[in-house]
Amino acid sequence: MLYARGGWRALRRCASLPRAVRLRVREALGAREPAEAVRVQGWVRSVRSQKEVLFLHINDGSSLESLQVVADPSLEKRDLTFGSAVEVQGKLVKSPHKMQNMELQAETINVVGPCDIWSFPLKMRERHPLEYVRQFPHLRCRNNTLGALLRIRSEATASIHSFFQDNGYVHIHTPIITSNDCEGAGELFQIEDSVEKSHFFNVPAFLTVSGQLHLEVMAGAFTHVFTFGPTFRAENSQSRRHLAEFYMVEAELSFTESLQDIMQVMEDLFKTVTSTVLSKCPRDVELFHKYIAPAQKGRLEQMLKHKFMIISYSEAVEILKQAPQTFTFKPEWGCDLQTEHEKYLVKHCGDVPVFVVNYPYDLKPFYMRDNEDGPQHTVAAVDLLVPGVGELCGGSLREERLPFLESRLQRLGLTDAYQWYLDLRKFGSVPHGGFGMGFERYLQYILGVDNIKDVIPFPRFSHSCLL
Ligand SMILES: NC(=O)C[C@H](N)C(=O)O
Repeated sequence: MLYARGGWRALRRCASLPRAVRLRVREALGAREPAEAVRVQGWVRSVRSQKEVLFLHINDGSSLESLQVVADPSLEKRDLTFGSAVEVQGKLVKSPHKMQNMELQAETINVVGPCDIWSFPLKMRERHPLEYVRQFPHLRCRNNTLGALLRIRSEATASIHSFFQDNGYVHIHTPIITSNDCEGAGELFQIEDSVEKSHFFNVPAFLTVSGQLHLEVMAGAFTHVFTFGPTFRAENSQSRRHLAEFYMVEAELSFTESLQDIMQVMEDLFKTVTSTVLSKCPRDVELFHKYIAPAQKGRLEQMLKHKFMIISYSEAVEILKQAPQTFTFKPEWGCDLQTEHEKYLVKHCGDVPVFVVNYPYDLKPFYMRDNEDGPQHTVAAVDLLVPGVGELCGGSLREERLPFLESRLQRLGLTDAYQWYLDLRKFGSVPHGGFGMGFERYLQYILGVDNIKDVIPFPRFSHSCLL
């Protein structure tokens, strides 16, 4: 028997076979010319057996489209089913079908790993709802929608890194384990070690809520820095916008005196990454805009052409007060904007991204720069609100003036904990600022995905840590 047990490794070692060129599905589909002796590996997305011909579609994650394989029915075998892993060798030829360029005429089909279709939770040619596949975090990546999402996520990640590197930023690996609560909101996961059964070997340590303070350290040497990694918030929320572990893109810029500069970087980052995703993953994005969020179709392209709007927090409160609808939380100057408020503001502004600037001093964390205005005392903070999601980015100018920072920390009883942070203001302090963008919320917005749990490979949220 030509294809012995042992799968494709054994197959490779078999000297009697002609050397076939291994192609990814994406390469095979995009090939310009027919080719003899081609080898493609992947998972079967569909099998259809006719009297004269056997049709397979195989997918290896390299593209949304699967490669059509045509074979003689004699090549059919019992374990060649939907979901099985296969290696097909044969000729790559022009396809007679309009829908695809190339197809593979199989000479041999080897089932590398069979799949028990009766217990396999995914079914052939079914468009499973996102809520259904969420139950199977170990298998849902084999589903078209999650496959498309994860390719988009990968492109967006690469594009974020390129954006910053191309603009002269230094990438910093900020720590996951930290002793600070940057946001001061107390939403921390405390670390315990299993050796001393104490906190982190008897010192307080937490999972990071933000890399900002570490980036500020680095901005004091490298001028422009960024980080992009996991952050953690112990929010006991099951909402469609919150995760206990999420990825955040953060940047910090030294020698920056205006919030406008920070907003410009946020907007440039957003637009650059979005146009890259649209041009590099058109079919994957189309899937979302066709089946998941039809209203989103064409909207992103429109949004990319226009400058984001800017309103102040005080204007926002006035808009809310004059709204014809009633809110569960009555809008008042000095109160945080609630999700319902953010939604209304975005709608009011024409369903486009909106920057809200200059928030009340008492609402915001210690590090934000005092605007020294009055009587409504504000800080130089900005949030970017987007349709369907609400707050996507948050940023601010940081308080670089030692006396201001000292008195604020003192009032909050944080002087001892932040001696090192005060040092940064003593040794070559410069005006600076930065921002953070929630990566999952970004994906939710551009793809129109309702639930944040469907835009991350392995969601962690309150009372759930599958796998
Ligand atoms: N780097 C940032 O400005 C993000 C901010 N610290 C936040 O967590 O929202």
